[in-house]
Amino acid sequence: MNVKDRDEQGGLRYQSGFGNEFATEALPGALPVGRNSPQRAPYGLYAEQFSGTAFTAPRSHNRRSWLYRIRPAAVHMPFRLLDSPRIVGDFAAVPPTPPNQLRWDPLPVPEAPTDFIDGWVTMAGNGSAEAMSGCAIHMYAANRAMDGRYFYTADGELLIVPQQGRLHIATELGRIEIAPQEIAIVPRGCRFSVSLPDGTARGYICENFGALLRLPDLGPIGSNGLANPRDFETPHAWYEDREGDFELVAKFHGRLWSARIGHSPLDVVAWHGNYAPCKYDLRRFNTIGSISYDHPDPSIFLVLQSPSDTPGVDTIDFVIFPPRWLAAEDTFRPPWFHRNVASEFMGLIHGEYDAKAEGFVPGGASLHNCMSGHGPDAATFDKASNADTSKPNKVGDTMAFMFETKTAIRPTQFALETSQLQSEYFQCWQTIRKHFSPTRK
Ligand SMILES: O=C(O)Cc1cc(O)ccc1O
Ligand SMILES: [Fe+2]
Repeated sequence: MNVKDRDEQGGLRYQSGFGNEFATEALPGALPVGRNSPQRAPYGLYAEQFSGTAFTAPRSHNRRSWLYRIRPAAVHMPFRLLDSPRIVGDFAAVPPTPPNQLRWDPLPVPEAPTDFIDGWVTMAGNGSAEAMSGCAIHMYAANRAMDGRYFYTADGELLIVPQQGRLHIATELGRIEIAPQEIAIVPRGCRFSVSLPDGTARGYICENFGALLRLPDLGPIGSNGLANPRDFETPHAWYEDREGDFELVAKFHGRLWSARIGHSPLDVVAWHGNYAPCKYDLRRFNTIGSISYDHPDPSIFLVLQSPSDTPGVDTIDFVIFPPRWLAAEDTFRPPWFHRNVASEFMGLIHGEYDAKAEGFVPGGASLHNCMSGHGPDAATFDKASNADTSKPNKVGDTMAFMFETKTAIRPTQFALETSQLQSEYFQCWQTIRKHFSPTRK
């Protein structure tokens, strides 16, 4: 229910801005005025604080919201462990693997009834949920709505990247709908339920165990550019007053836990604060590039970062490779050959990626770990070395992304054993020819 979370056409309406102080109520006057915790909240609601950062975090990074709800979040039966072999939360316990370049075909959409949560599988990650450092990289493939089932993760903040099919995410703080080429951020702890307007859905999730994702500083770029704050959209308050025999699934310590709950936990009638879910359309990214020479470092494509304690070094960078014009002259225009201290998990949402002529397909994924050599495949190298660079060309139909991390990424047993793993990936560089001749310049 909400007086204003839908427009006349029935589409969802949102509040604009990244990490703003929002205030929203689904019933007029449901938000207390002048205090957070009045002796009795309006409409008989319970006041509850929902914190995403330490109470003492600097004001500029402090994130919390005040929720006014039908019942407090504490009201549910005890949690019991669920069997969840596809989920991994402690990557120190995942055996190290050779530094091979790895690539996967898309995961098939399941045939057995599978909701959004059942459809998660952890592909890779680093750090641990318990240490609140690092991330888990999951992929999901689902074919039915979460029916009477609600979920939250205490382990991290979710960055959800759909590749196929829309997701309708009904959260405690309001409803969000995302389609491929859009993303959603669901805060650590936020309860939600997902339905699938297109019947099936598939995509990627980065579960950020560490510092909350934020927009990067822009330095010499100036006060605008990359992902602009106003394009992030946060839902209006919306609630359901629903009773029944429901399930609350929690992710905690890398495991799933199940509790019975006699009502919908999506019962927040009003809220205010700056700790809330949001969505962003990747096509709104203002892409910056070279208009003279050389392919710049991929940091120009940074959408969101989870900073570490070392200034300038991020635990996670979320980077995209959107459509753009390439204009650099006398330049090898695609990504160069490289090795980095950072580790790179990539996915392709749409179209083709400019460093790979074939094999990296929408819904697929790749992993290039710390200092593992990679770059354009042989066909891309030949084409780009002979292209006319006196004119700009457009990389048109594409949307790739990268979860780039400070520490090495460990692929899970599932990722290494699935038939989707391309055992011949290394071959894409084996036909790279020797061109060197000491007598030819
Ligand atoms: O490896 C990749 O394809 C990702 C990437 C892209 C780019 O433009 C520069 C560096 C980089 O790691
Ligand atoms: Fe790379």
